[in-house]
Amino acid sequence: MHIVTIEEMRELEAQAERQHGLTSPILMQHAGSSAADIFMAQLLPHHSINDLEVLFLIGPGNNGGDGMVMAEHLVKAGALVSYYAWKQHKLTVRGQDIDERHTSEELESVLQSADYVVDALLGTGTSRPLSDDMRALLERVKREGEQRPELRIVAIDLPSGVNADTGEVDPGTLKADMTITLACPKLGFFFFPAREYIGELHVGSIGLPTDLESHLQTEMLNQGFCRSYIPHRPLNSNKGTFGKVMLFCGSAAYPGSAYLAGSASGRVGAGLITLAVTEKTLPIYASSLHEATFAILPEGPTSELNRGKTHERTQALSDHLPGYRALLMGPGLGQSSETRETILQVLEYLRSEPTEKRPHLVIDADGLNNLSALEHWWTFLPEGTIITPHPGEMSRLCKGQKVSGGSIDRLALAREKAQEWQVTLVLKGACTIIAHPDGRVRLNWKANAALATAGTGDVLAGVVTGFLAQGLAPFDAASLAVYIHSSAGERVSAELGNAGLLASDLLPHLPRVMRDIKHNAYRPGSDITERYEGK
Ligand SMILES: NC(=O)C1=CN([C@@H]2O[C@H](COP(=O)(O)OP(=O)(O)OC[C@H]3O[C@@H](n4cnc5c(N)ncnc54)[C@H](OP(=O)(O)O)[C@@H]3O)[C@@H](O)[C@H]2O)[C@@H](O)CC1
Ligand SMILES: [K+]
Repeated sequence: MHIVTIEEMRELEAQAERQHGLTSPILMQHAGSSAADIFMAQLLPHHSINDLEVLFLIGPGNNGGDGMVMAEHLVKAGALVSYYAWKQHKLTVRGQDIDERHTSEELESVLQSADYVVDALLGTGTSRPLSDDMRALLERVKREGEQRPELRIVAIDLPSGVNADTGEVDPGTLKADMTITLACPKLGFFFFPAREYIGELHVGSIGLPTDLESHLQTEMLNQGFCRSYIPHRPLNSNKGTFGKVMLFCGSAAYPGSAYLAGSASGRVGAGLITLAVTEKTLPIYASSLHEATFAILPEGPTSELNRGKTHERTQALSDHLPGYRALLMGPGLGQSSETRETILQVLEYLRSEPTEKRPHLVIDADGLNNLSALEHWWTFLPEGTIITPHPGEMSRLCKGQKVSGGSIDRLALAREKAQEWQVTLVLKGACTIIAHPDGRVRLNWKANAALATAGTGDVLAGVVTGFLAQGLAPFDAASLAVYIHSSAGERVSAELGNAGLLASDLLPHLPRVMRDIKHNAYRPGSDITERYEGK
């Protein structure tokens, strides 16, 4: 599903009219009807539409128009609908216009008995900060919601006051429990602070022919996408069918990362996991990851005098690599000069091999930290490399440039750097960004504070590597991995809440999420990520 800026949305609407005769009123009929359908589909089973009290806040533009169409549909379905036209200060309660002199007290009374308030004040046409009286109206609804937590807020297209391009939010904006956005999710939703105001995200249809969207470069990860990329498992298969993964990760001080990454690769279906270890670290892994095989490397050099040992290590590792489809390098390796030397030698080996004969490469964590110490580090990478930095690692890769945790700046940065460095870039964070070297970008809607804990990055790196081993192209392997990983996180949080998750908790959920997505049985906790195209 594509994600749009305000300008792109306007262009889509203009094209719909030019090429297909879909005028604004026609689109609005679709929008309001689709929003009503989604709203009714989401009512809890004990909430019948009959006698449900819904107050619509109607703005002066097309967003208000969408609200009016939606309201008509709810009236027909049996809801008790009132609407307040903000600009005209006009209140209509269940079909009756209220005398201007009684508007305030009647509005107060309608609000106090409402089950739902629908925010159809402003959409993508917001051109200035919210006016004081609009803020006062929204503030009143907010206070009512604080007193009556059962009151639900539904935003049409976006919560009024959210900047759909940047994710900035007006101080008067009301947090929605559910946003029914129209045609396409808006770019600003994926960044903070807006992300916190959207609630459950649903995407309604305005009847645009999908071919109009084909030029758009930003996509949202969703189930439909993932279903089409989950590797097929033919009956007539063996472990070679699903690819071999080599992990050059972990050290005596950081053994957990190789365990987590290796297990994750296996849990998403890779055929064989091999850990590159030394005699010293072998016992740690042999006792924790029984299914893995091992490539035993010589210990690294202990001083400048026996530096030649680095070459021996690299040689031992590269001797093992033929036949492996994916290599993960970095997590837990540490940052000694010897490790850096080995990493560079492995990169040199990979660059010297024809693409079809060498494993695809994922670099994470200390792999990136070691590289970032070098000038023009990206020139050492083989073609098709995936890198998976968190904001701190990204900042080091960009030579200290500040990388924000969740603001819109990080999108432009990810896009620019994936092109400059010619890598598939997974910039982790709440709403992870996956950028292709050709300028395309995919964004993950799922943001989960429970995943902000040690080791979850190792699991993600292992999942990416596991999908690469199964033959997915780098951009698709990375995208699928981000979605599956965050969905597993969503499942764990459904049970544990948003704190206390351990990275290893994710592992058994990875195959379950894949199974359910494949069979269309996965129910995300916080959104319906397919566009609703009507019944
Ligand atoms: N076009 C289409 O075909 C389709 C559009 N669709 C729907 O329309 C929405 C976009 O519609 P839109 O462009 O009419 O803008 P919208 O957000 O309703 O508001 C504009 C009005 O608000 C006013 N205003 C602005 N800022 C203000 C402020 N701070 N405080 C107070 N007032 C403010 C502004 O006034 P002005 O700046 O002109 O003085 C103008 O009167 C979009 O989000 C979607 O819901 C879809 O259903 C599909 C078809
Ligand atoms: K709105």
